Amino acid sequence: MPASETLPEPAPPEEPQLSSFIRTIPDFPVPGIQFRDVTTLFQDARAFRRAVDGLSAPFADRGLEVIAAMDARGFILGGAMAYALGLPFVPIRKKGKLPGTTLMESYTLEYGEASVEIHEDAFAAGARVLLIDDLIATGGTAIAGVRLIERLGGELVAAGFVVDLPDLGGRRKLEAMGVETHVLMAFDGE
Ligand SMILES: O=P(O)(O)OC[C@H]1O[C@H](OP(=O)(O)OP(=O)(O)O)[C@H](O)[C@@H]1O
Ligand SMILES: Nc1ncnc2[nH]cnc12
Repeated sequence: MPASETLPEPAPPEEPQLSSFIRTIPDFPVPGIQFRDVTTLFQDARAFRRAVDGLSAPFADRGLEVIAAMDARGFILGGAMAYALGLPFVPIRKKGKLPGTTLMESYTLEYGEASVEIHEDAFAAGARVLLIDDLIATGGTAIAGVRLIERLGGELVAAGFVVDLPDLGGRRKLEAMGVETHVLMAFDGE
């Protein structure tokens, strides 16, 4: 072989399925719940990057102006996406945490009730907003987020989640409301 010729790059090792990074914990936080834990995905740098890139990919040319995300695990993904896409980040926080004037929505979820808030000046009316959370189950949390964005006059472009639990029907509810919904993986059996 001439000195200038180089050997082909070895094929990169196959990446494991992203879903293999999600840990399932039975009976948390209450008996009967199969808790799908995304922290084990965040702990792996490549899996975390794949999740952030996978959630961002459909929106390259969609004219997004704001990333809004749900307290608390949605912040980890939404913050990374806002940084990567060069967009402002808006937190939708659990009640009582935001210091400014807020709008509030209350909802029920698989294991309790909660209220979330957004700053009333989080973005200008008409802003094109993407809503992000780690997981959609009953949809209560995401629908509360959608309502807050709409009450502020935002134009909701879509909602994105790493995990969908289809048996709990949240994604169907969001789509029935006309919300374009993206998920990276689904787990049956909830
Ligand atoms: O579709 P739903 O039935 O509303 O459930 C989904 C929500 O539940 C989890 O958050 P949780 O309320 O446990 O709060 P945390 O992120 O503060 O732990 C999850 O991170 C979603 O936000
Ligand atoms: N089963 C579940 N696992 C993780 N987060 C959740 N949020 C609501 N239900 C959940």
